[in-house]
Amino acid sequence: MVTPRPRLHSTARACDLVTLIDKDLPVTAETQTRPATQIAPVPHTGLERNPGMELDLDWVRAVQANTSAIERRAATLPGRRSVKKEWQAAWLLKAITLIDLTTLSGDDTPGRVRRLCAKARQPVRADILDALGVSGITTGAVCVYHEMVPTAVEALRGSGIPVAAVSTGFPAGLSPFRLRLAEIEESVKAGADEIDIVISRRHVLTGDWQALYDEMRAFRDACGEAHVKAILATGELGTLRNVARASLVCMMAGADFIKTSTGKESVNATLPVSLTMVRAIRAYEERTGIKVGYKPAGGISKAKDALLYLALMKDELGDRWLQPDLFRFGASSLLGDIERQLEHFVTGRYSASYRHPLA
Ligand SMILES: O=C[C@H](O)COP(=O)(O)O
Repeated sequence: MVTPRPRLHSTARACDLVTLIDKDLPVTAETQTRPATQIAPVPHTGLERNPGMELDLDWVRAVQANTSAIERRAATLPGRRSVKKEWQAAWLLKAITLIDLTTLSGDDTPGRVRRLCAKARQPVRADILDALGVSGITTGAVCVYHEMVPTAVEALRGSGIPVAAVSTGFPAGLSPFRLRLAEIEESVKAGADEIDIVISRRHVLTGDWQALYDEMRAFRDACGEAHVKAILATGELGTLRNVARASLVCMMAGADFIKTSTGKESVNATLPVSLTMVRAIRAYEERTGIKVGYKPAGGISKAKDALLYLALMKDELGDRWLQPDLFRFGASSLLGDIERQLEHFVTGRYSASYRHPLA
């Protein structure tokens, strides 16, 4: 089938787009000095890691969450910012650089993971990128199960794209503790740069903050140089207060990122949960000076949802949290919809989803 070359809208000159990315979204010294069309992710290693701190139980127990106020605020978010046209295209390109492109299926194969990695290297069809005048973008990372780590490492070699492995008995986290530690070590040995651990929900549900802290500490230690994301599985934590306290304890124990969900719970990333977690990140930074990253994950599949999350980060934590070392989307299908929206921006037409395969 012959694909017609997209026509550029008259309002969307490539240089405008890049200016919009740079103006409306943060840039680092590195991206500012680069040719404008070479927008690439900031390496995840630049940031000072969260060393953690002693468990401060008084602080943990003092944390409250006003559920109705948080829900009210979350309900206003969709109406607060309307990003259209060039601005929307620029934000969507930015969103791509923040995706942990994920496959976590029982039927994953090396072939599927290689195709996903090719998509991570070239996340948007070349004809669309050409029309936008943008090149050099990749996703933030590729996220897979342990068995797929060597394939992903090989397929991404030389790209600078990190490999993230879900670990510690993902998604339930109920395998023997020593095996959960060994799983982390194996994934790091296999070349994973980032480890997404799952916490024991029971420690939160029973208020055993010491046990949660000790578990998280041990996971972080097992990660060594690999960055650790703590998956709270917020849909299983019962209350927003539990979400806030669990976020804080994981940060105290040295989590580099806190992440909402595995994608396998019946309720995954939501805006109220996200508000709760990003405010915990803000409180932790105010107290310690340390920036911890945020990863909403599970069920984020539409470009418009991605825009909402970016606006939330900009409003609540500021532009610094719009870089891949501090923000990621955990998503298996979001990229396809973003590419489709970008094609619509360029051509004025929507194409069928099957024309934007991920793997
Ligand atoms: O961590 C990533 C999630 O498992 C992805 O969830 P999703 O398949 O709903 O996008």
